[in-house]
Amino acid sequence: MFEIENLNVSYGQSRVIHGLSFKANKNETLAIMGRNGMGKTTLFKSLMGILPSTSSKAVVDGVDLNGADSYQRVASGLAYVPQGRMIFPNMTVQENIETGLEKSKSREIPEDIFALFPVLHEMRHRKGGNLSGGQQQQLAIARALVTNPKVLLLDEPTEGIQPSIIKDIARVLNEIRKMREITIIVSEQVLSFTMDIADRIIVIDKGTFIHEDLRDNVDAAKIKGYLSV
Ligand SMILES: Nc1ncnc2c1ncn2[C@@H]1O[C@H](COP(=O)(O)OP(=O)(O)OP(=O)(O)O)[C@@H](O)[C@H]1O
Repeated sequence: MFEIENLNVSYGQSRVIHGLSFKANKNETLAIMGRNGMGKTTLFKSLMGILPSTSSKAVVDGVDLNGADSYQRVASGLAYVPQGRMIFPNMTVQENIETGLEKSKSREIPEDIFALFPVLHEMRHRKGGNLSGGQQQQLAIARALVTNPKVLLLDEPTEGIQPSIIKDIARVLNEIRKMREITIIVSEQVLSFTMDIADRIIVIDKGTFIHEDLRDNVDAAKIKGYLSV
């Protein structure tokens, strides 16, 4: 269980995240949807301790994250796939994945990683920069998963990825949840993608949550309205 209460984030004097609260359960996928500039990246970076924030509660599986640095948050079970993937283009696929192990106890890439991403096994000796956008996204997810997270945060994983490959990313995320029973929180603008993976959809607007639906009774027209400029 991941629980955040009254989270605030500012850039200098300018507050961008306004008192957000949410809970996400084990084995639940939550999508946070919003237009460009609404605060999704700021939210995720603050959850990972990359940006300073204040909150009255930040707990993962009973462990209090308040004031914790990024590495402590990773050790407590958070993992992050940043927007734009941020893989290391001059390192091989295998080396990229191993960078995820730096702060973990194990030095070995868990076996289920290559079962989830056979293409990464095939390409393990290639440079990350030579992979397609979809393959780089898989690599960024694999790198995040090697720490055995309880909560996986993905910032706009479909950005810049072609529609046929978006389906593959959705399949992989559903498989990860089935295999590992973790919490997945994804920020997105593509509703067809979140409908394939999410149990619940929350809409963020100017750093505030303005709408929430369970997937099974999503008001698609309303959400699309919020997402259009
Ligand atoms: N380093 C920064 N300094 C000041 N303001 C920032 C900074 N980074 C982002 N902002 C502002 O914070 C707000 C939220 O931006 P953020 O990048 O979190 O939105 P987003 O929903 O992730 O959008 P996108 O999809 O474009 O990444 C925007 O108004 C943005 O201009």
